[in-house]
Amino acid sequence: MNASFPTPGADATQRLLSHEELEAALRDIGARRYHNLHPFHRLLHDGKLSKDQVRAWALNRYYYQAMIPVKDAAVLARLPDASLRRIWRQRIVDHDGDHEGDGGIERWLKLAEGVGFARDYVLSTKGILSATRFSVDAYVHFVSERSLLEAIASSLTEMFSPTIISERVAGMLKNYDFITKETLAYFDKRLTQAPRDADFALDYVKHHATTPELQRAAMDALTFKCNVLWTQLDALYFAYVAPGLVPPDAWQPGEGLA
Ligand SMILES: O=C(O)c1cc(C(=O)O)c2c(n1)C(=O)C(=O)c1cc(C(=O)O)[nH]c1-2
Repeated sequence: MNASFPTPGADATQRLLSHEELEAALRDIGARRYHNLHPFHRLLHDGKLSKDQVRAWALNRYYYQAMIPVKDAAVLARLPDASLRRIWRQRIVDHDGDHEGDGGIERWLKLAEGVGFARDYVLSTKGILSATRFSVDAYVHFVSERSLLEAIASSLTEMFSPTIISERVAGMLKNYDFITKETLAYFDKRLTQAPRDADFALDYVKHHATTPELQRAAMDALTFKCNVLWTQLDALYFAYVAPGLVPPDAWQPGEGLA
């Protein structure tokens, strides 16, 4: 057990939880730690950010998008049978697409271009915050190094993403005149992809976390992942909202635009 990911309510691991109790415990982690609660997201959705601050979000989050299929390829490589791989490989297709110009990464590039960036600048990732890179890379390392159960459990933040995505799309369309439905097209597909992926992962976790210790490991993995998401927003807030200290070499407003 890794002591660096403590989860409140540790007494819940004294006995084996039923599937329903385990699901409730996992949802409770999201209710307390998911990134919908972060002040940066509140500002983003409520129309309180400047165009440059929205640009900083789009630019940094590109790295998360670009690394998700790398993360999923690491999980895929560890899955022991074809029936599981057949299901998991769909995640890679969703992000990489089946051909040039298709898939979630491409749709995120459209979002970044929609707020003014030059495509090549976004692709280069040279303007992203180090904290973005470190957090996302930590997620890739986590799924490569921890147990398969922990790797799959760490994707369970997707149980909570449809709510924040709906809120974000509605809020951004209403509050920013530079945001259009086309710019946010990335999120349309996530509303069906995320529940499908989360249902599979939740079912896997319920059936493979067969001891109190394994259930605790799954909960800790979800907590870790919430922290991966939260840390990225902390870094954005510090650099581009308050106190507004942009680290050397990170994107400065005006750079990388088309
Ligand atoms: O917009 C969001 O708030 C949000 C959150 C998450 C998440 O909870 O990890 C994902 C996504 N979006 C997303 O678009 C996505 O492709 C995705 C993949 C994963 C994952 O862990 O495998 N999470 C998420």
